[in-house]
Amino acid sequence: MSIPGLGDLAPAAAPVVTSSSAAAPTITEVLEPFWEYRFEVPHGSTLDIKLVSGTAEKDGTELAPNTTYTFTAMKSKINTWHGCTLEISSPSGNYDAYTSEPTADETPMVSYLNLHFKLEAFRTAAQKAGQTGPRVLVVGPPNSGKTSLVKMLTGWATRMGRQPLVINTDCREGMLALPGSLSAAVFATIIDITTDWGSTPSSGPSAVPVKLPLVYNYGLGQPEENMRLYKRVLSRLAVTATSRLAEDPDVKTAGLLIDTGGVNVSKGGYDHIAHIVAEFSVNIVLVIGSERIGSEIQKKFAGQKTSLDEPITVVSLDKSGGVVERDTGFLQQVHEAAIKEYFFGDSNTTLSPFTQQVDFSALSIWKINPASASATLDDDIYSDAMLEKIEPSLMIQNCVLSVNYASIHDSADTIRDSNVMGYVYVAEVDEKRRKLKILAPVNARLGDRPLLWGSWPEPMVSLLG
Ligand SMILES: Nc1ncnc2c1ncn2[C@@H]1O[C@H](COP(=O)(O)OP(=O)(O)OP(=O)(O)O)[C@@H](O)[C@H]1O
Repeated sequence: MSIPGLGDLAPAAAPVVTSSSAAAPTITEVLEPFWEYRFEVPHGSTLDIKLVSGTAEKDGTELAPNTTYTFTAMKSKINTWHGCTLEISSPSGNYDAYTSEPTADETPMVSYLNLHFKLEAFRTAAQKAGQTGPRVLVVGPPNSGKTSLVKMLTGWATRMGRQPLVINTDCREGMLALPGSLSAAVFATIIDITTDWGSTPSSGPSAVPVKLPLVYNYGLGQPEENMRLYKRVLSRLAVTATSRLAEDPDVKTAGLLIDTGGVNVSKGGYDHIAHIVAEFSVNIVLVIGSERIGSEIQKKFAGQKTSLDEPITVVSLDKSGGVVERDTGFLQQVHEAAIKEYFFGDSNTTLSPFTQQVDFSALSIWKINPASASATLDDDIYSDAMLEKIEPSLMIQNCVLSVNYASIHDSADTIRDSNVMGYVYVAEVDEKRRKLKILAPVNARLGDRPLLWGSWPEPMVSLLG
C-alpha cells in the first residue's frame, strides 16, 4: 500500500501466537502509528488486552503499560499515535471471533484530534478573558460514534489538566447512572476504560477515582415519548450545569461536552436539538456522519447567537468506519449488566446489597407516564399527567426505581423536578399479602422518599435468579 508523499506503509504484521496455555493463547499485535485495533466482545465472554510497548489509548484515555485490561460486553477500539505492541488473550479462546486486523482505514482520528486542539485554544482564550469555555454539542444519526467522540474529547481534555462538565442527554443510555436518566458530571480524572463511562457510584472502593454525577430520572426510552417531560428534565439539568459553570472557574474554562441520542429526523428531532442548544447556550454543534443532518442543522442555526451573544458554529465530521451497530439484544444485556453491577459490584469489587420486606402502604411510588396521544405541548392537563402516584402491583416486579431527593409530602411538580439519590430494585411483589421485597445498595428507610418508576430501563428477567 502506498500513500503519495508517505512512501510504503509496512504490511500488517502477522499476529504472533505465544501460547501461555492451551486454553488461552496470547496473541501479539503490532500496530503502526495511526492504526487502530477494533474488537467486539459478547456478553458472557472476556478479552484481555495488555500494552507491552509504545503508547495506546481507548476513547482518549491512555492505557497503562503492562497492565491487563479485561473487557466484556463491549464493542470498541484501541488506537495509537506513535505505534504500539498489544498482547491479547481471551480465556474463552474465541480470540478470532472478537477482533479484526489492526487498520488505518476509515479512521477520522486525526480530524478529531485537531478539533480537540481547536477547543483547547478556545479554552485558553476563555481562561485569559475570564469567560466561559466552549459549549460543545455532538449530534448525528444513531450509531455514528457520538458517545465515542464525547469520550475522546473528555479524555484528551482531562489529560491536559482540564475539567470539562460532561452532559448526557441520551435517555436510552446512562452516563455514570442507569439507563433512562439524564446526567452531568465533571471529569477531572481518567475514565475507567473497561466500562462505558466508569462505574455508577455505589458503595464499593475503586482504583479509578469515582465521579459523582447529578442525575435526573426521565424514565422513558425516547425523548419523543413525552417531549414535554423530557424538555422539563433537561431544563433542570441545564440550570444546575450552568450554576456549576458559574461556581467553579476550572469547569467554566473547560466548558461543556454534551452527548445526544440519535437524531430522529421524522419525529421532531431538530426541535429537541434546538432546545438543548438554547438551554446550555451551546456555541459549537458537531454533526457526525450525516450530510443531511449537517445541512439541516446549518440552516437551523444560521445567523443565530447564543445567550452570551456568540455565533453558533456548526462543524460536520466524518464517521469512523469502525463504528458498529449495537442491536437491541446487545444493548439490553449491557443495561442488565449495568444494573447488576450497581447492586452487586463488578469482577473487582463485590457489593452486598440489602434486602428488605416492606408493606405496600410504606412506600410512595410514582409512575412516569408517556404522553397520551391526544395531548399537545400546550395542554395544561398534559402537564399534570406526567407523574402519577400508583399502588404497587406486579407491574413493578423486576423493575428498577429511582429514589429521589424529595419528600413524599411534596407536590408531583416538585417530585418530578427532583434529582436521583440512588436506585432500588423490586425483587418480588406479593399482591395478596401486600408486601414488596426490595433490594437497595444501602440499608436505608425508603418510606420518606418518593420512588419513581418508568418504562425504561425495561424490566429484567430477575436480578436474584
Ligand atoms: N473506530 C471504532 N472501532 C470499533 N468500534 C467503534 C469505533 N468507534 C466506535 N465504536 C463502537 O461503536 C459503537 C457505537 O458507537 P457510539 O456509542 O459512539 O455511537 P453513538 O452514535 O453514540 O450511538 P447511539 O446512537 O446509540 O448513541 C460503540 O460500541 C463504540 O464503542
